[in-house]
Amino acid sequence: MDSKLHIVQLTEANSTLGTTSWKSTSDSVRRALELHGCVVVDYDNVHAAAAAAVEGGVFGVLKEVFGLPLETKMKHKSGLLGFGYEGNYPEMPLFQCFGIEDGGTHQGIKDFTTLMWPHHHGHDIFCETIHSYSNLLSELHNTVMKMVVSSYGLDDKYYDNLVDSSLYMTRLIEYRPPGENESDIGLQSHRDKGFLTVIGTNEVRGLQIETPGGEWIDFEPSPSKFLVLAGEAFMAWSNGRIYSPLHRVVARGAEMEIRYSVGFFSFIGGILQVPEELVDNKNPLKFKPFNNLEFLEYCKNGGGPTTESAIITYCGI
Ligand SMILES: O=C(O)CCC(=O)C(=O)O
Ligand SMILES: [Fe+2]
Repeated sequence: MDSKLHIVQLTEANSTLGTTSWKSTSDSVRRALELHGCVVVDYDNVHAAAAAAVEGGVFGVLKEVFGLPLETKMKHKSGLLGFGYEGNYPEMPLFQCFGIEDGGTHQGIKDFTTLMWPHHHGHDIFCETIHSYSNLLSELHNTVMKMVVSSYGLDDKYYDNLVDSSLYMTRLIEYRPPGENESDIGLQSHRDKGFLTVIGTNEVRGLQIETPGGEWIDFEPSPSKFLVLAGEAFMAWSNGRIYSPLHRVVARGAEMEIRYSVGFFSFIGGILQVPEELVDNKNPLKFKPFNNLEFLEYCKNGGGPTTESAIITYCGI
């Protein structure tokens, strides 16, 4: 097994539908998601410059929001698993996060900042910085989704339907370094329960992804590199072609700095079913139609195994 994550360079040219390099780029993104369930995207200079411009600011403003008093942070609530404020878990004390619904939109971030900084009617620098970074992640999310649909030879309407029915979450995460005698677990190993996740981080290592063969591989952070991960809903939609990997965050011995990450997550609303083009005699239907948000609720209530694919228990045939 290849012990490196698959890296794809995305440029303006190869990530635009209809260009000569679109097909080969889409195929390599799709292949990486089938083999590893993830792909590292290295954005070209144009995007990297945009990323770098906001990157310096992003992780600075994150420090501010996580530094707010606990009672302020706890005002951010949601009934959905992983949305809302989370932290102070005895089994992973280093971790805290805010899951912001519609965090790719200006309004979503604006509402969040108004809640966190009510006396200042929000926090404009925070709002603009997080919104532009989230936008970058969302653009990348849509490009990858379009590439996979296209690489399977499916009509664009599948992409349009997925995008139109998606519920999006931007998750801001902080991992502080462990104290003496404290566990080094930042985030316990899990598979994402949505469709597709895009993660950007500061330059502190710690994110690891497990290959289907059971080997843990480090994601090497850099301002122009983003990790795209397939969730279990994507695996089911693709009739099991796309893999959804276990991943975790471990505070590594030498890295005693705070690790920040921003994740952009999609969940599909309504009923999700395998496109009929992905089912034939050689590939019989493996998943019943399902509701991604009900699957999330099922996982929240402890349903399904944690290391095996919960989606197989939930709606596998
Ligand atoms: O912080 C990271 O890099 C990973 C976060 C993650 O896996 C998640 O929030 O589901
Ligand atoms: Fe995850």
